[in-house]
Amino acid sequence: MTAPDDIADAAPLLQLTDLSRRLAGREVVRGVNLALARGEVLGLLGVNGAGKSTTLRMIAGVLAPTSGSVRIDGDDLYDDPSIARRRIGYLPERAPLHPELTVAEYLRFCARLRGLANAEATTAVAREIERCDLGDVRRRLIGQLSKGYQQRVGIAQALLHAPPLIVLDEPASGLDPVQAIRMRELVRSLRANHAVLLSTHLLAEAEAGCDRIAILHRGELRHAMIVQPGETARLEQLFLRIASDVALPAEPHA
Ligand SMILES: Nc1ncnc2c1ncn2[C@@H]1O[C@H](COP(=O)(O)OP(=O)(O)OP(=O)(O)O)[C@@H](O)[C@H]1O
Repeated sequence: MTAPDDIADAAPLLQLTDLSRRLAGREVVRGVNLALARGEVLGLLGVNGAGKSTTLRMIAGVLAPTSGSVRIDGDDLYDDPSIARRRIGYLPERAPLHPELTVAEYLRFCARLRGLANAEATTAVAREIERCDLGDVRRRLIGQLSKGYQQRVGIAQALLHAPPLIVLDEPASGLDPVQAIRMRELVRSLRANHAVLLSTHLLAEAEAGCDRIAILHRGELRHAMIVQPGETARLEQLFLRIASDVALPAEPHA
């Protein structure tokens, strides 16, 4: 079953309609409908292989859907792929970092690649170093940084061109608990100026850091809900039932 989405406001920033993708002869994402509003952090939750990365890659414009559409501010991404570059900041599952560059060199390189002129690039790099708390490591080689700092560099590169939509594939993956908490704070701080869509297979991470959770299983969106404090136990039961393919009771989708 695919969950219709009726929470986002009348003009969502991101609108997925019947989004599907076949890979190696198998439909790994099927008929996903989802909307995301400005100022919202939505967590796409699912077990390994559920289709999270494939969905995010389609939203980021690096993988074309087999059918369905991705609309950003009403414009179809695949009618005009340059929309993706301008309006989306994307942290892939494996961030394309250059270990031999310093943090500042790498961010400047990314800013120039996005088409920012010299002075704009300088301003954007300084802004994101500050926002992502990278000041202490700006002259360090990326290859020598901890995983937590490397993920922050990955987020900083996604923000350089000030896109309205930020797409983060497993931003907390491999982080220790302190780094994970700092990452959550950083993601939540992005809500002031961006909509954020992130994937995770960690339920606690999704619950603590997101306004809304959508559960993906076997390529289908099974449930979307607003996160309420103190609902961990209910959420765990729901997730377990979905992961074991047990039929769900009727419940309004959030
Ligand atoms: N290039 C590909 N060719 C064939 N099958 C693929 C390809 N990429 C992904 N798949 C398959 O598609 C399904 C969904 O993969 P995807 O990476 O989107 O899942 P995921 O939810 O992100 O998983 P994980 O949490 O492990 O990253 C999996 O069964 C995967 O094996």
